[in-house]
Amino acid sequence: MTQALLTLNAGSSSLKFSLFTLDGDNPQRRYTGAFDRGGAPGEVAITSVDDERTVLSLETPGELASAFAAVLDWCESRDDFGEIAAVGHRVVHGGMNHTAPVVLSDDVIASLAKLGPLAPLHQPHNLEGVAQAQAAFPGALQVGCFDTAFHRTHPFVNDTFALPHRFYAEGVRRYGFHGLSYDYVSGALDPSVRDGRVIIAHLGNGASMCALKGGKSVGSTMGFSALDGLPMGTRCGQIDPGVLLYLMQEHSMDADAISNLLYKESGLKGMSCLTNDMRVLLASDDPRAKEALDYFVFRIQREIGGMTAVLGGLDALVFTGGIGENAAPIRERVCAGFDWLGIALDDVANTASKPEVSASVSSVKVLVVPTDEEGKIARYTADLLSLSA
Ligand SMILES: Nc1ncnc2c1ncn2[C@@H]1O[C@H](COP(=O)(O)OP(=O)(O)O)[C@@H](O)[C@H]1O
Ligand SMILES: CC(=O)OP(=O)(O)O
Ligand SMILES: [Mg+2]
Repeated sequence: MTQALLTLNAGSSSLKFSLFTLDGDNPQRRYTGAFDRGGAPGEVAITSVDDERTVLSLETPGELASAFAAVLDWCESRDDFGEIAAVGHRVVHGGMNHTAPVVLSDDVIASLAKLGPLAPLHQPHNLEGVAQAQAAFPGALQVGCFDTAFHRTHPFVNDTFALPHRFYAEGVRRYGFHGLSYDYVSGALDPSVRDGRVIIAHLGNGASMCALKGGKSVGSTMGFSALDGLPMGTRCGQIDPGVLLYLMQEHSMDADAISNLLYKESGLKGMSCLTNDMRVLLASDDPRAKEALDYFVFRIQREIGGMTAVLGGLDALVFTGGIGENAAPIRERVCAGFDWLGIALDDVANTASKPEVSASVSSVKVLVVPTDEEGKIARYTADLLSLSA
């Protein structure tokens, strides 16, 4: 029987997985599944390429560890695909040294665990997935694919903070994240677009933007951690470090309390006092929901302005991620601020979330590209599997 390959992508609020069979070196997708803590916290929903649906119940609703266990049990129970030869994991933080996917040896895993405090909403979950997959499939190759790797082409000025040099040497740098998404989306662009000056906005529960020149990342709104840049579902995005000093001095908040505030209680949820779900915020007439959306759009526009300056102009603006792909009103509001740059949307195409949403007169192409981090992970994992054979 053909071999199979599993990909696990644990984000801040969800687990997405895909199951592929290997046709030679080529992964063919057979199943996709998702657990969404905010949507249906007690289940993993699975869909086959033939549109058969299965729902798995979690032993502990809301817990990613339980979602991993349900997915791995389901894989073990199936007899319609061959042995799992490899598991490809999204690992959010690869630190200074990982510029490409790697086989996850015990030493590599131990070094990645040390990066946990830099991505507390992701790295521990990612490594939990690795541990469970090793236990379930001890003979399978475990591969780590990093969000940070795509950004290692940043020039120094986009990689550094203005701190004493010793901190840069120690690794206090702007790493950038969502790299698997940028890698996939930039690869899906027509070469005539990809070779130009491009901004990709990955707007999901976590949100960031990437400036690309000739298909390479030259800047990212996320930095040392996945907190910086745009406001997100529950994360604050850019903040004056003076606010952190104030919270410590005036509110006696320690590192754990500040971390909880900035990662889990801020962003769209904190500002709206309502939810981090964009669908609910767009439908709400609550003034705080409106303020949260105003701020979200404003920060995206500021970053587009800054990145356009760094790129020396703009040829294409690409939206991806759950919000970028689906929320037409957000795309419309973002683009409305850029008449001066020659951006013009085609309203009908935008409302329908077509692949190209700019009008023919627009001097900047505006595109919607659904991301596929799992497809990218599968490709890299299959490559390392064939090298190891
Ligand atoms: N049809 C839609 N309209 C507006 N927002 C949407 C729609 N579908 C999903 N979203 C938003 O996408 C976000 C989740 O994005 P996603 O990329 O799946 O998240 P994650 O960062 O967990 O991978 C949520 O804010 C959700 O409300
Ligand atoms: C890095 C990050 O924020 O990822 P996600 O959007 O999947 O939470
Ligand atoms: Mg995601």
